Amino acid sequence: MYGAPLSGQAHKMLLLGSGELGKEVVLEAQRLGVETIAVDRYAHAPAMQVAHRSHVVNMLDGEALRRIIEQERPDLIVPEIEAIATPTLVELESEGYRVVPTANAARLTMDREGIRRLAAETLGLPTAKYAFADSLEELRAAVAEIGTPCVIKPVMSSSGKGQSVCRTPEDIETSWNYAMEGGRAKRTRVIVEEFIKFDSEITLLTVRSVSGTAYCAPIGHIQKDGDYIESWQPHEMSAAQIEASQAIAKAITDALGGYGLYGVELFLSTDRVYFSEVSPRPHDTGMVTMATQDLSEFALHVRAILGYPIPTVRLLTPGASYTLKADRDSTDFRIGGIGEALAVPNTQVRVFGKPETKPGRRMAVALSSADTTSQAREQAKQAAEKLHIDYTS
Ligand SMILES: Nc1ncnc2c1ncn2[C@@H]1O[C@H](COP(=O)(O)OP(=O)(O)OP(=O)(O)O)[C@@H](O)[C@H]1O
Ligand SMILES: NCC(=O)N[C@@H]1O[C@H](COP(=O)([O-])[O-])[C@@H](O)[C@H]1O
Ligand SMILES: [Mg+2]
Repeated sequence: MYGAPLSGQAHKMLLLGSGELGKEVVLEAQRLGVETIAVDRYAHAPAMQVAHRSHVVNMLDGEALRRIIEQERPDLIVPEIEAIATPTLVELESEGYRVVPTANAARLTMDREGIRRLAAETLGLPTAKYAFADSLEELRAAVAEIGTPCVIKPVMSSSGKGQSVCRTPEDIETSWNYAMEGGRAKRTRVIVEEFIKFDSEITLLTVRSVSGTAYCAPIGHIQKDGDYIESWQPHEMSAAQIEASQAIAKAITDALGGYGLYGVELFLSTDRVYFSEVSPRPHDTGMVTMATQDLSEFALHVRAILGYPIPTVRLLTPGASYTLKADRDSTDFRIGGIGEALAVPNTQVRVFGKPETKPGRRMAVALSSADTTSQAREQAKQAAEKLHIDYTS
């Protein structure tokens, strides 16, 4: 039970991170009458444009983060990105604030080391072989141990930033320098992972709520330079692959706990399922659920964290998503081709409203449904290819 937004009895949700995923979370929360506050490192972020109010703050600065939270006194703190001062979230939780799904889940997943050690060493889940390094010298030793090709990533980064494939020992220095530029926080640690030659990769959206744990139909996706460009649902899998995937998802989400939607990333080969990583929040590849499910991943997250039941999750139709990315820096641009994209049957477009383009920055997505995933993929791609960014400067 709660009062109207902006009244003394409102239920207040504060988002830490206000990108395209947070924007949809805010919209879903508002459908249930929740007051929403969006926070990010820059002004006019997508979720800020739809929230009741917003704050611009460096979320890696624990003191600054605490000030905003103590000022707002939200009922729910909802991390939307990894790069947050998570030790402060752990403290706030111990003082009685509710962090979604738990402060510990946010702390462990902000850092690839935390989540990888939990998955592989504590839970014994199958993962690529891995090692960590804090300097170029240590990286050389780690690559020698793991072998080439391998994947090198900053321990704190997302959407493929700072990530590269190291094919021969000659690549090590380039990979190191790239990781140093791409990490979100000023930390030098990197993870070296065995390169898995998977047949396909999926996100298994897994929602923990008062109704128990439920799984969405698997989402297949294609990544380029460590970032997603295309996803579809359902991804065709054998019964054994589904069973193994759900078992991994159950183990990792039970260990992280709380209520909310998780995106469990898995690599599939004919005879193995590998755990890759997990987001304790809606996943970018899961935007497809806005076209395929009765409750999107955003609606599921909001229901779960508000403590409401989720009796069923229904896939209504096969569908696909395809992203529009910028290719240079600009604050003076227009997005066109929306009409042409919407002329593709059974297609929707989400324009995120980000105020600035950057090379590789995701600016919009096309969503399509169809009788088959392959048809939906064709439509979404066709629609996304109609979209274009025209730069004035
Ligand atoms: N060990 C690996 N072997 C083969 N491919 C990999 C490996 N690790 C990562 N990749 C590829 O790179 C993609 C991005 O990697 P990962 O999910 O670790 O990065 P990320 O920066 O956390 O991305 P996001 O935040 O978008 O989930 C994976 O989805 C996969 O396609
Ligand atoms: N893979 C994680 C992911 O997709 N996160 C989404 O991207 C935003 C950051 O975008 P930006 O880097 O363009 O500001 C985040 O706020 C979140 O919505
Ligand atoms: Mg990932």
